[in-house]
Amino acid sequence: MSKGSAIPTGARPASAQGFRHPGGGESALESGAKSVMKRKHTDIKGRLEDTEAAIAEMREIQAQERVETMALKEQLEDHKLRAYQLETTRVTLETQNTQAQFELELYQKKTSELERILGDERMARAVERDDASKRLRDETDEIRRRLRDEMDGIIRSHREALETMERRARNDLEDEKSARAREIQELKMQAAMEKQRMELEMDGSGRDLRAIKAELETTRMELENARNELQREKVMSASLRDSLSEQSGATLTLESSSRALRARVEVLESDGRAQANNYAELEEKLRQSYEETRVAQEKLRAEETLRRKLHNQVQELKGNIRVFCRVRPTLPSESEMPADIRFPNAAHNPDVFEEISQLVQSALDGYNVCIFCYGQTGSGKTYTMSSEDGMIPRAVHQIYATAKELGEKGWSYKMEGSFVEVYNENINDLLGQADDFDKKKHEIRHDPKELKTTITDINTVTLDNPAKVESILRRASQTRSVAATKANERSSRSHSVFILKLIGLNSVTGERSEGTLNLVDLAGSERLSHSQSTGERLKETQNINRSLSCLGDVIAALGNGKENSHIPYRNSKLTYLLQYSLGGNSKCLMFVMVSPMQAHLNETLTSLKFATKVNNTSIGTAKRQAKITG
Ligand SMILES: Nc1ncnc2c1ncn2[C@@H]1O[C@H](COP(=O)(O)OP(=O)(O)OP(=O)(O)O)[C@@H](O)[C@H]1O
Repeated sequence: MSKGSAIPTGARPASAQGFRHPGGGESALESGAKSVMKRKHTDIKGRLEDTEAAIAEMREIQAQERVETMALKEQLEDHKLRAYQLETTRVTLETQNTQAQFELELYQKKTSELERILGDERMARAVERDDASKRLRDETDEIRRRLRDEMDGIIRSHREALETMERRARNDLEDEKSARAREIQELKMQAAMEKQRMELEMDGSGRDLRAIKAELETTRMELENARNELQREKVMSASLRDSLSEQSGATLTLESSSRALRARVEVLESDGRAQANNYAELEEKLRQSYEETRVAQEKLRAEETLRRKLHNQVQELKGNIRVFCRVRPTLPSESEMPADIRFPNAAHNPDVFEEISQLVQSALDGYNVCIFCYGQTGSGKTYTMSSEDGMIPRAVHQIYATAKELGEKGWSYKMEGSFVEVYNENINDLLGQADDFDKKKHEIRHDPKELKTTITDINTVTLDNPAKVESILRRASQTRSVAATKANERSSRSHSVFILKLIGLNSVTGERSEGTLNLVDLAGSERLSHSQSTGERLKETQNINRSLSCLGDVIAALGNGKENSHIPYRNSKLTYLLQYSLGGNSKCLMFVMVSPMQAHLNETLTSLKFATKVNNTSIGTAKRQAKITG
């Protein structure tokens, strides 16, 4: 393809058509000539003066025009500079957009990672805390129970031992006391008897008295020993009491270890509280991440709005109607020589699509877009539009991918496709039944308020997955080939229009956009001689010629640029159908397809002339069909 190799001729400046007075009147030359003519032949001086005056006027006009040309050139330079600046801004914004998207993804990843860690951590801590508290409770209970049992056992055994010892000591003491009392009683009795006897004998012998005293002394000493024994028993009882108090000390130690355990429980509980604080911190971080994500999303949405505006400005600066020329390669079946014209190398469909992808984006942004393929039969129109990797499937796939990306910015899209042909000024539904062709009447209805066009009784397919477009193209081609058996080769004798309606709604901003993408494969443009055709064939020929020249007329009338001037949309079905997709509210691109063959040279020249006519047209600024709903 020769990208942008359309031939711009440019409007022929008024100045080139003869020098005229700015007000319109006759030219300086003409008026000069007339004054010269009025002079007598002999008035050579007068005639010379008139001629010089006319020449001076011409020079003045030329100087004015030079100034105007300079001003126009400066304007052109300004526009170019503005386009370059906008393109730079668009690239910067796209970079920022990508950066913001990347950051958003990063935040989302971080957020989900933090959420996951927090969840895991929470679960692990909860399990750990539960386990620890349960273990601690069990341990404390067990220790308490064991200590209580031990203490009870010790106290019981000590009490028993003490009681036994006391009882034994008391008994021993009692026995001892009564034994000693008995002994003392006996000794007292013996002493009394002895005293009696000694008193009796005292008179007799002083020696016997001393002996009795010594015996008394012995008895008193034995009494003293018994008292000492009693004292020892008391000491023993005291030592028993000491051991009892020792046991109480052990009990106290156990109680203090119980207190230490309780303190550990408290430490664990305060650990739990610290963990709860950590959770709160993590939750705060999570909340901050959410907030950052929300801010990033808002920024992204604002940038998307700006991107739409700038994208449209760039498209407008490129021109709302553009023409590209595509030269198909020589086919293996073609044995003739190719024409002796040097065309650039044939482009492939992906390269061609690159040229229109920006306009597909405009349709998503809410503008009406028309893409035509014009050219003689066999020049590659259907190949460009409907082949497996042609513009229709590529446009639908791009729309899907972009709509998905726009989903992040709050946009959701509904896509509806229909496919019709215009044959002999009749509309046929390519997604309907071939039997209905040329019988069923389909009417075109316009809604001037909403600027919407509908066709009655046609099938519309909701394109809810990108694969559907292939089945639509297959169905249309089958329907056409069934219909073709009844008439001539249908595809070259009719125009086909693939209509894709794109309705977008932004759930966040409430913005709504509605754009239509029309992909038109025109009937073969070869000059058909009326003289050689008769009957049906003649009618077909007339209709094709008329509708193609009508398309050219509509574009030329639009290019006239006069407000409210008549545009002959109604002169053909095709232009009537595309009324709202041509003109001020739309963007238009025309591929002019040409064959490289020598035999097709005349047709190629005719096609290139048509391309020139369209290329010299400029359509007014497009208005986006977008509105805010409640
Ligand atoms: N760029 C290209 N590369 C390879 N083959 C091509 C190319 N363009 C066209 N062809 C081949 O040329 C032949 C004619 O092309 P196509 O049917 O698209 O022409 P057309 O203009 O649509 O004709 P018609 O008006 O009859 O529908 C086809 O076999 C097609 O595969």
